[in-house]
Formats: sequence, structure tokens, C-alpha cells
Amino acid sequence: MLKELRAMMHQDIESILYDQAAIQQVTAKLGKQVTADYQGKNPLVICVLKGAVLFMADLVRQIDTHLEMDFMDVSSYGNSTVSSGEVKIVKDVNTQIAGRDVLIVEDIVDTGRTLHYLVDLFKYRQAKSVKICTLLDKPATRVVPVQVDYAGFKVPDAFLVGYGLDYAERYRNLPYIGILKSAVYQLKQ
Ligand SMILES: O=P(O)(O)OC[C@H]1O[C@H](OP(=O)(O)OP(=O)(O)O)[C@H](O)[C@@H]1O
Ligand code: HPA
Ligand SMILES: [Mg+2]
Repeated sequence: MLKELRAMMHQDIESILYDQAAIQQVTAKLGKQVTADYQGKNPLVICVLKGAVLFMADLVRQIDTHLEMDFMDVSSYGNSTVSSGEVKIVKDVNTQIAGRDVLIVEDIVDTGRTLHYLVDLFKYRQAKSVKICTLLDKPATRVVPVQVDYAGFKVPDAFLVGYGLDYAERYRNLPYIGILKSAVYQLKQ
């Protein structure tokens, strides 16, 4: 049954961009950079739900400093492949931000709206510093400027799924990152 479901999901994938080994390798590299930059700082590492949850889980295990974790759920795509333009807070962090070194962990920066909003929010809450670590950066589609401090891969202008990234809540559990066949979403929009 599981095999059949996997085969069905794979049929929707145009091509695989990054397999498990590539993701693991780049995550280890990012973890080393973060470790070097945050020695003695006890950063507050904030995962942007839901897309970044798999990356967060792998990344923190590659960071060799004390750190704290928190989770924020924001959403702007709904069941579409196009940003609604409005970032909605679904769940806020539980931690006081003032005076903290905040590291935001994201799966992808696309238009930049989500991260622009979050950086502004944490600065407004008087974080000591705010940095961004994203697995994927899609610079061609940027609408709002965002300073990305740590980026795993620069990706082409295509709709990606897998390893946390969804289309209409599906495909997050694929172990790799791939391009979704446009036929899958053109049928529905
Ligand atoms: O740069 P942007 O254009 O803002 O896009 C990036 C954001 O969009 C996706 O989240 P989404 O809103 O789909 O929620 P999800 O993480 O729960 O899938 C993705 O996980 C990023 O958080
Ligand atoms: O390419 C993408 N895939 C999935 N979710 C996304 N959110 C912004 N861009 C993407
Ligand atoms: Mg999404």
C-alpha cells in the first residue's frame, strides 16, 4: 500500500532536483556555518511551519552550540501555487523575542513576502539580531527584498515539492525535492 502511494506521488514529479544525500550534505555545511557564527550566543532558532519542519529537524542536529527552538505557523499560499500576497499568522512563538539572537529557519524563499514580514516582526519585537537560514532560495521570483544569510541551494523558477514543501498539503513527505508537473496544478486552478 505504502509502495503504491509512493509510486502515485512520484508520477506527479517532473524531475528530482535534490536527493536525500544532496540535502544531507548541504544541511551539514549550513550547520557548520551557523555553529561558527553563534558560538556562546544561545540563539533562538525559529522554524516556520509547516514547510520548514523537516529541514529544521535535520539542521539543528548539525548545529553544535546551545540553542533554543520555537515554532511559528504562517501561511500565504493556501491550496495554490501562487502567493496570496497576504501573510497570516496561524500560530505565534511562545518565547519572548526581545534581546534574543533569532535565527529563522525556512524551507524556501520565493516572493520573499513571508520572510520580509517575519524579519520586520522580530525586529519590532526588539530581537538583538535576526538572521535567515533557508534550504532553498528562488531569487528569480522575488517581489520583496530579503537578506538571506544562509542558503542551501539556489533554485530555478519552478514549483517545487517534497522534503516539507507542499502543493495543497500533499508531497511534504517525499524524501527528495522535485519539480511538480504543471499538469497537476493546472487542472485545479
Ligand atoms: O517567499 P514566499 O513567496 O512568501 O514563499 C515562501 C513561503 O511559502 C511557503 O509556505 P506556505 O505559506 O505555503 O505555508 P506552509 O509552509 O505551511 O506550506 C514556504 O514554506 C515559505 O514559508
Ligand atoms: O516552489 C514552492 N513549492 C512549495 N511551496 C512554495 N512556497 C513558495 N514557493 C514554493
Ligand atoms: Mg506551502
